[in-house]
Amino acid sequence: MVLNPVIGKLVSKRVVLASASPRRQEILTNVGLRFEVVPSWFKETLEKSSFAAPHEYAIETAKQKALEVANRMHLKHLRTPDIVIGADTIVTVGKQILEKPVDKQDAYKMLSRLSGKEHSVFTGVAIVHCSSKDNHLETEVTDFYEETKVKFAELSEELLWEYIHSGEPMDKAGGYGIQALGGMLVEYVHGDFLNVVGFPLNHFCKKLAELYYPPLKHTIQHVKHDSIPSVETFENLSDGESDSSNPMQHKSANKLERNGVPLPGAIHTPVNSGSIKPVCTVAVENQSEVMEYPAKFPSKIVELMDGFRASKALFVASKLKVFDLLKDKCILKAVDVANKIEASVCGTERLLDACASLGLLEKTHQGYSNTDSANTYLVSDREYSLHGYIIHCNDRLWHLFTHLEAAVKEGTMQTHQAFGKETEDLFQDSCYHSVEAKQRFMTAMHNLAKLTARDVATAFDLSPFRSVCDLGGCTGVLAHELVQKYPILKVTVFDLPDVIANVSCFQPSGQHITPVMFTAGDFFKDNLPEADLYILSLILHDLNDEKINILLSKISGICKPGSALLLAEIVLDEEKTHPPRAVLQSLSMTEGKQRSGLEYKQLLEKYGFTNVQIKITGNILDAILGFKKTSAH
Ligand SMILES: Cc1cn([C@@H]2O[C@H](COP(=O)(O)OP(=O)(O)OP(=O)(O)O)[C@@H](O)[C@H]2O)c(=O)[nH]c1=O
Repeated sequence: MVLNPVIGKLVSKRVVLASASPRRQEILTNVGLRFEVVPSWFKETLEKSSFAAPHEYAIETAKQKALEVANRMHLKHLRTPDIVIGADTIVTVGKQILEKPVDKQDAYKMLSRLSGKEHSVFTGVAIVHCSSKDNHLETEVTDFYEETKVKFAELSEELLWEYIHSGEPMDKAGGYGIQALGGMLVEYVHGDFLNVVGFPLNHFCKKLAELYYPPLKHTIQHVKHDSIPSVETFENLSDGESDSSNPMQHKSANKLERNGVPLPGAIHTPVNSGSIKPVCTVAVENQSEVMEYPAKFPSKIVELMDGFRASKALFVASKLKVFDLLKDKCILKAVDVANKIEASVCGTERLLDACASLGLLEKTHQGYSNTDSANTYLVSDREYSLHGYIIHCNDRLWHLFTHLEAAVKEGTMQTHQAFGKETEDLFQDSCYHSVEAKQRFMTAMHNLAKLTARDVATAFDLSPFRSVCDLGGCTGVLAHELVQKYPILKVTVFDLPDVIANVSCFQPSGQHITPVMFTAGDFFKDNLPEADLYILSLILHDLNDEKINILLSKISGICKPGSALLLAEIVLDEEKTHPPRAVLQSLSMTEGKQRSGLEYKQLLEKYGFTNVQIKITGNILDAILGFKKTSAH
């Protein structure tokens, strides 16, 4: 997949989407981009007649939206993002530019203008790279636009008003949403569909590729030490694809090294007092034997080589509670952090710098502080804290993965080698060996579930169901999400007695919380509570075929026709190479396995579930729903 590395280029950067449009957020989230949303305050009031073409208006508006956010973030919070993305979508018909309707009458005018005709949708996009020099914001703007042609069918008055009364047109350029009800008005689309929805993803990725992988302009030449025409500069040794985090820096960077690795062909001549010039030198071995540097610098591979260091830096900083110390805008110098965590100053400083380089901490002359992301996800007592899970990664998974070679050779989980215990004991012993560890593991699972529950609960229309049983539902996060979305649902969480005994401290409080029931039991051995929808979230991938057979036969046996089973798992693509998170999890060699969409479908069908639907949510967990066959099947 060519586009992934391009999006991956932005992983370590603070990316801000300067847009309130939920569609733009969704499009970019769906491809794995991590970003903050800071809607722009720029009013879309540029004088349209001053632009030679409509796309110029859209580009300029997008640019102003992004620059307003970049400036505001820089000035108000003294936090400069690396990249701000702005966009503006307009519809043009004839010479007229249509933006969002101001009221229903306006929507009516727009839609009747579009009825039966072809129109153009332009989205202008601005990618603003920011840097801060002496507290002064420097920006470099890259912009582009995309045009898509859309033809509407003839719209009757009745249809028009029905559509307007649906409320859909009001926050959309041209007064329609092609991705929803508005799709029914459309006869054809020529061009990028997502451009109409609000963000031209394909063109955006191409732009990023241009910015981050500029074509090689020069060949790198072999060095031979004895025939050296000296050169003054390495400027002409353009590496074509520096991994500099900012393409602005890319232009002026001296190209002696890339990611700290000397470029092939670059040698450092020692400064020698008697020599003619202390210059860096390059030589051509033989003009006819000029060797081309490989087209792309292996940045992905270098990133992977360093990946374990980055993970461990995060784990250790979490374990030492660095992010707790720096929470809520607290700024501390390395020496103060070192004192508090009782560590060496030099070691602490290196750790803090590593965290800053990974985008987890902010470093200024005053000291170190948490980034927004660290405040939300790394401080241990935050609602969505991943702290517990990170400690689990450090204390358990890390050890397991140090035995990966043996795991691959033997095809078995290396629990015994890593912990001196057998697989069967892992859950009990590794996760629940002490009250504290039990609490931490449950907190970790609870907080992870909070990140995924909403997308699972809303993946399908579950309104036909009246009772739900979440098997292995732990602290009931998904259960609560379900009763919030469907208040009449009677939801039961069924889990091991050890788990149920500890769920009370995880329950939400408040008058309007619909209760969830908790029942203790073992789903392999005990009778299951009655329900017309059963849920298995993150269960099947850990079970071997025999256990799956016991569990699914049991569920299938008590499901009445029309009842259903909802699975929440990561769904692999059919090649089983994506998403990497699931593929890498497989390396633990648990007795279970990750499955593709087709495999989940076949599995459910094998146990009498039909009409299987799969929803890739864009979140960590996807959802699979199958209905128990009616007797007619
Ligand atoms: C044609 C069409 C447009 N849209 C939405 O129309 C808004 C355009 O307005 P904007 O001014 O570009 O953006 P905004 O919503 O005001 O957000 P902001 O970026 O903050 O200005 C964006 O939302 C788009 O998705 C759809 O959702 N579907 C469609 O078929």
